Amino acid sequence: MSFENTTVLVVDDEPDLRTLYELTLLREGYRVYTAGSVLEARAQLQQRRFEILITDMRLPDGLGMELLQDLRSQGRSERAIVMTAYGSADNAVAALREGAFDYLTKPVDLKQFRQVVASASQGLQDTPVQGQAQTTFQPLPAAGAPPSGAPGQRELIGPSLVMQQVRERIAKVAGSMAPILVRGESGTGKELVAQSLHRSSQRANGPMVAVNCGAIPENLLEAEFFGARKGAYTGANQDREGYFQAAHGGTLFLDEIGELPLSMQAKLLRAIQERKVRPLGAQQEEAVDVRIVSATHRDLAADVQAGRFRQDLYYRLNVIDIFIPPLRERREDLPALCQVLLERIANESGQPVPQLSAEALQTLAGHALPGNVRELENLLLRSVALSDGAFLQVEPADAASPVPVPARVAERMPTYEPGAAPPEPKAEAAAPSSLQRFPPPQDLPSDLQSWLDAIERDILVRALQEFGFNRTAAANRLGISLRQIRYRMERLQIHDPSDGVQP
Ligand SMILES: Nc1ncnc2c1ncn2[C@@H]1O[C@H](COP(=O)(O)OP(=O)(O)OP(=O)(O)O)[C@@H](O)[C@H]1O
Repeated sequence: MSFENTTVLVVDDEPDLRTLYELTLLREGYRVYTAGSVLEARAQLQQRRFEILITDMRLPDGLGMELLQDLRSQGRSERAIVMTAYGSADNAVAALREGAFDYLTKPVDLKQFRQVVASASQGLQDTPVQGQAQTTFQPLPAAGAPPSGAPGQRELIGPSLVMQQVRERIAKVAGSMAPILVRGESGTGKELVAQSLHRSSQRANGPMVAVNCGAIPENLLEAEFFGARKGAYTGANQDREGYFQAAHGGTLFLDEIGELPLSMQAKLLRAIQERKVRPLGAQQEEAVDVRIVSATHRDLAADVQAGRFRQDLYYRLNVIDIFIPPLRERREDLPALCQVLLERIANESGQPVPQLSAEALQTLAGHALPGNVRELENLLLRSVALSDGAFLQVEPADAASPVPVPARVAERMPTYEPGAAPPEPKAEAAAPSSLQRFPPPQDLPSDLQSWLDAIERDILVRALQEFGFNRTAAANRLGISLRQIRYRMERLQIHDPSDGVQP
């Protein structure tokens, strides 16, 4: 890699150290400028732009942090690396929060120094820069990456304000090394956020390793995370690398971080602080360069209070926080999400994209969907699989407990009340309630049988769900015989969930 065009300003008040950093960088090919104080650094910054600013935290006339604040307030694009005293975790975290690209602890290890500066100089032209929030989110595709829509390249969909803010935050923080904690209920898209962060960072061409911390047996955790030497334990027939080594140069996504046992939390903290890991059975530590993104559906702050999660690790992982609200609090995202998920399903099965009727969308909007986008995805998948062609029907698992639609969402939806009991038919009109749920289409249906089947299926499923799939009770409620309901269920492919097949 050539660093010829990368200009670096090194700020340190100790002449010997300044020279050491300068020589190290010159040998790598950078163009290096130096300053010994905040004042001198400001003068240099006024004269020209740099690609990278490396500053000591304590300077004779102030703090390196002030330079970071200058960069931020002036909207400058220099990537800042701060050198902090060993053990001052607070300073490192504060610097990252202030927008520093990365930090180094003193005494500075020169190998790590070169690595961190090289990492800061990667992709300088393409990536979002610190302190400059992008208003639109455009993930940068990795070289040789699969086309958009492929599993590795899924985008975070949702026009709601909160999702716009999530995308803006990703664009703003992706370019730094600051650890990020993604919070949200299960299925809200935390892994997707981690993927977007990785793709939008200058590490996009490096690996992204996703680990579910809750799925690894406790006795294997250390070897899985840090690797193991041949013979380190029974069955270790060869050297094997851990997640940290596999993610070197890229992003390590630690999902369900709250599930890590306390003993492993201590080891993880050390690896993050030292940027070194020691494989099981090895004498030497290995330097690793990974960006940590973690995720949890738990209230980690409460876990810290309860002594289940180490405060120092929480502090380290949670330098930047991204929260994804549950789907029920952003139902305006439903139409766009349904569209994208149906396109995905259609792509995978090679079928044309199925359409969701306004009524079906309303039904979805009226239910809590506690499993969030993953539940929506499964629901649509099932609907497509069971659809008999005319139009898609959806039956959320919580159909018996619809939730009210918030006013702001209801305003944008047709007036049909989702999940509500159909209005009582007026005596003179004697219209069957199903027709209020499925109002006759404006145009005559092109396939009457399918249209009627869909109505019948909807009524049967609702009746069955109301009585916990007790066929006799549902048949009684609908005024038909047990034999008739069995026949209709078979014809319309309605299955009792306790038989293992969802309706
Ligand atoms: N905003 C979104 N746009 C498009 N797809 C989404 C969105 N949010 C979630 N998904 C999809 O929903 C599914 C679940 O998302 P993901 O695995 O990222 O959730 P999660 O919060 O990490 O879940 P868990 O906590 O259970 O691991 C995935 O298929 C993902 O692609």
